[in-house]
Amino acid sequence: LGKPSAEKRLLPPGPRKLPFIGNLHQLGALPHRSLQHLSRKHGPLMFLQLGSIPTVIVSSADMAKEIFKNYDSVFSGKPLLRAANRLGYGSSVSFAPYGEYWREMRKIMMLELLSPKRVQSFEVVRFEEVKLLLQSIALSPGPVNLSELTLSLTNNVVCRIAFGKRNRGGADDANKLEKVIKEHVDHSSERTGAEHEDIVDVLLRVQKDPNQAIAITDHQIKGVLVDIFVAGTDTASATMIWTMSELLRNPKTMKRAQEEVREIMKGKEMVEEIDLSKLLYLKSVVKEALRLHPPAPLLVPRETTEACMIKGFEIPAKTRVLVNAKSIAMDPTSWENPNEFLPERFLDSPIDFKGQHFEMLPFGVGRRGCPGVNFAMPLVELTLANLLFRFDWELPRGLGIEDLNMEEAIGITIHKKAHLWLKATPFHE
Ligand code: HEM
Repeated sequence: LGKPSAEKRLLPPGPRKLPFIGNLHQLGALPHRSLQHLSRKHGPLMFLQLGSIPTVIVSSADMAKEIFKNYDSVFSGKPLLRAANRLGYGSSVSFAPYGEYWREMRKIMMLELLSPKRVQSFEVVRFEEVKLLLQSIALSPGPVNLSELTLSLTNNVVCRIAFGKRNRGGADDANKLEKVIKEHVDHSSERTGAEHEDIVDVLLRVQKDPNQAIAITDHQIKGVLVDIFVAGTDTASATMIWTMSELLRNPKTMKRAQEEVREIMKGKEMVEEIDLSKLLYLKSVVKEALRLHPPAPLLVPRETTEACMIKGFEIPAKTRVLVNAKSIAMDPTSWENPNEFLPERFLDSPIDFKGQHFEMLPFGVGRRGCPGVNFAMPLVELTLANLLFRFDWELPRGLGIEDLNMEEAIGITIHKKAHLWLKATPFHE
């Protein structure tokens, strides 16, 4: 722990010596539970010397508001993380330093890849893939591994949207990515009109556009594809699994969510995206699951781009910053009964998860906040609505809800440690 000096340098109150609690170079090993405990003890802005890395932990809605309302750009830098750099071909948007490349790529993401129009154009992909999921559950002779099924659903959806085809083994293999790009170049004349474009088509079109501020290389295209896979598949399936797990632990909530969807969808075969706006209770259920189980509980690490003063404390340039979204969302000063799963709290509340309400930041905040929120949520909600509409769910082999293991696995995305196996009974009106 840095010693507080007379001129109020970094983050004084708290113990003088803290144990080394984690190595942030190991991206997957962020001990957010330990941090939650420490934040509770030492306040909303805590300084830790993690190995050689001076790190600030932000753990309250007020502190997050102060920082991201007034110093968003200062807190929008990214540390150079070797693992992330290698995974994203040195061209990942999530880990790009705050500068020209990030700005231009983010603009392309927002305007071309993840725009409302583009997301809408993939509605049929989401519908077809959810339908296949429901069929495979209905045909399964025994309990289903919902963790695996939802992960393969999100993989298939992202593969079809990105490459135009179902799962080809993800985006973790450089040769496969190169092959996909080459196939798209070779067959580009066969595709006509923006409505047939997948993400690779769009990136290749943007690459050729002389009006773009930067010339995108093939390497950078691969980096963006990896970003979309890494950021978009795990997180969405983790959200589905945490939501289903909480519903199983809370049978009254499960019943209310099922009654809502079954009442509204009476006589229909499947929930469609157009129906989602009517499922207000389900939306509250998903919000509550994101509050209690943000898939990225420490968001993605940031780094200050220059020195600044936050509430009287000087934070030097190049300080690592972790926003403890999990602690913030479970802070008793912002939330009543913060540990309980109570979707009703959102029914009459304006609080949303898009980064405007600092009490809850599962998609992050500010200019580095998640650009994929409107891409992820229709799939998450459509899947959950159909699972609840079409099946009754229980733990297999006579297990009771007290047997449901809610332990978290360690990783940059927090999954449930034990896969969620469930017995599904088709619902007939
Ligand atoms: C439930 C699903 C998702 C969750 C919970 C989630 C969460 C997050 C979080 C917490 C961050 C860091 C934000 C910050 O530091 O303030 C982030 C960044 C990012 N997310 Fe997501 N995400 C999800 C889905 C997606 C999807 C579907 C995509 C793309 C298709 C995506 C693309 C990205 C990108 C590119 C960044 C980096 C943005 C930047 O640095 O400018 N995410 N996401």
